[in-house]
Amino acid sequence: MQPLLQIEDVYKQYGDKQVLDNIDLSVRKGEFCTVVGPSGCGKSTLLRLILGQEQPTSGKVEIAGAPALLPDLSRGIVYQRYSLFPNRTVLDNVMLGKTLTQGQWWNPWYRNKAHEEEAMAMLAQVRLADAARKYPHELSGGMQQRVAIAQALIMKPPILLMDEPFGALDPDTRADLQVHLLELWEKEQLTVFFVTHDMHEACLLGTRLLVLSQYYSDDRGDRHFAGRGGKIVADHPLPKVATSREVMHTDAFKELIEQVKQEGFDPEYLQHVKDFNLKHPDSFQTLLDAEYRR
Ligand SMILES: Nc1ncnc2c1ncn2[C@@H]1O[C@H](COP(=O)(O)OP(=O)(O)OP(=O)(O)O)[C@@H](O)[C@H]1O
Repeated sequence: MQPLLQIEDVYKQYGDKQVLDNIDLSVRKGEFCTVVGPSGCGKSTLLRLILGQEQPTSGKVEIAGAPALLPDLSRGIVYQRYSLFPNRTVLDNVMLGKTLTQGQWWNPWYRNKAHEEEAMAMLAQVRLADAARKYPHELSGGMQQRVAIAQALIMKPPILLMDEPFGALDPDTRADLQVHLLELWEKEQLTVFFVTHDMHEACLLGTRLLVLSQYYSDDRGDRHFAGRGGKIVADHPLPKVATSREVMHTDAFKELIEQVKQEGFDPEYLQHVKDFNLKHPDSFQTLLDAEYRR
């Protein structure tokens, strides 16, 4: 089966600064990829490349075999906040993507019964049917994020990108939305690419945990990581047994978090590029000669 997302030999530089360094990734339909890594390792940059908002300096990013040249309906995105229009009702916000594809974005009176029904069904999915006529400022942060998820999902994107979507929420709301997202993922068979700073969240939600880091060694230069771009230093398949948070209390879960902290976040623990912890069956690496040698 062709991968839904294929990233090969991707480098990204801003001026002199190398941000991503030879990223290889193959993602199949239905995977829930979570991405963690130290600040500045390039998580959001990688997300923007997948979205097609930016292009790699070299290498390729493909969605179902086609280059990701621009954002389009094959990817939906949910940000940490600010994705809702304050002057539109919740219902209108959820319908917005449909309205835009009809070229009616300029028309506040535009109504399409079928879209409205779809949006109401989507709001019911995120348990917000009662809030359809409210405006974003009348909702809590958690409710606003559920509207943002509904807004993205109504377009049925083959890939849902999420950039720290629960980062601004209080712990209880966050826990509630984590379980809710897992339920939606299971029910709608979503393919998700989820960036987070929270390792517990990453290990809980993902079927696959990617650790992106600038802390590694290779044979370019002197084993110092300073100035290096982020690489996928670990790729863990994760078992998904239930849509609940019970798993977080197991020893295996706690051990995984300790392992990820070491392999991705500890500058003293420099894995060699050849020894990256790439356990996922779809993981692969295209190493340059200088990176390959030991
Ligand atoms: N448009 C840009 N122009 C120049 N440098 C950029 C640009 N976007 C990102 N960078 C730099 O690239 C590096 C990676 O940024 P990015 O936001 O992708 O990292 P991140 O892993 O998401 O960080 P954080 O965890 O802090 O959100 C940073 O050093 C950042 O300053």
